[in-house]
Amino acid sequence: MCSDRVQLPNPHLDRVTGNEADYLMHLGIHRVDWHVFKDVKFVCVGGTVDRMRKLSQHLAEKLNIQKLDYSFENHRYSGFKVGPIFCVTHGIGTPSLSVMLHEVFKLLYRAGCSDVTLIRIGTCGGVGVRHGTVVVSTGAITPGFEPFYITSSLGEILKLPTDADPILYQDIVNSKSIEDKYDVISGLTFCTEDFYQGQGRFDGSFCDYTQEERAAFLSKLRQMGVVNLEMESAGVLGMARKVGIKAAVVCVVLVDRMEAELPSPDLDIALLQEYPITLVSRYIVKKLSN
Ligand SMILES: O=P(O)(O)O[C@H]1O[C@H](CO)[C@@H](O)[C@H]1O
Ligand SMILES: O=c1cc[nH]c(=O)[nH]1
Repeated sequence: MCSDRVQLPNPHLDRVTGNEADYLMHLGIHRVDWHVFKDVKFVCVGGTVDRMRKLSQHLAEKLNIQKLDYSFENHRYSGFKVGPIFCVTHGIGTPSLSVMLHEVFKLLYRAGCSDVTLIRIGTCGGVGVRHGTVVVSTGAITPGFEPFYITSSLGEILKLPTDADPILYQDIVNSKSIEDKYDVISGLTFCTEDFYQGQGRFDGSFCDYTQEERAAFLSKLRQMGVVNLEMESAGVLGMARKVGIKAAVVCVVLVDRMEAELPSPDLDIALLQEYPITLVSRYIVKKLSN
């Protein structure tokens, strides 16, 4: 057996039988289709179906692939497989992400995949970082200001470390071309469970802090080396690390949170979302051609 074949740290998995073993409930993928995924080398995830569809189309063009191997759009998640790349949506936040990732990791394991890399391609708020900048995370910090993905097991808090693979994130940063119209930086990401109070916004349905407290929060993040805010990085990095898969998080900044709450209405958000798509696709195409 290949040494980096996907192995899962769950001693119970191989004795599970019946529907639990045969059906990936939220992806809607049955055992008969698992073999289609055996060549997967990259799993790319992101919040929206539109972004994941565009990514798969961009990769198909770059790899000269005429047709998707597999796709689904169900009431929970959507996925598109193009050659050795599987692009899947995760919705908003780590609870939604984690359900999808458990099932994708099981799919990779059941299909017998090896050498798999997971990359989140997302949007984020900047902390002193301008809109349009692409941020490659060096790790994730969560509420409590610690570098852990905080989840639970049997009602107890479970903390999974969230540092990113340094070779992987540096390789992605180095994939920038001089023709790109955007900057690429690396730094820590603050991953929240909420878009409003969790990220220090004043425009949620309730708010318990003053302007001074909010400013102190953002400067504290900045002093810790945090350059952006989003809602899934810790889950991506923590869960991937737990199952021994390399992972990276690459997000484009929509708004500098030191300056505003929401992106400017005249900003072309669709265009900005193409930036991490082109950067990560270039990295993937290069890796696949090695
Ligand atoms: O654009 P996506 O990938 O969804 O990422 C960001 O956008 C959502 C909030 O608007 C959160 O999911 C956050 O992490
Ligand atoms: O400010 C932002 C922008 C996108 N996603 C977030 O989570 N926060």
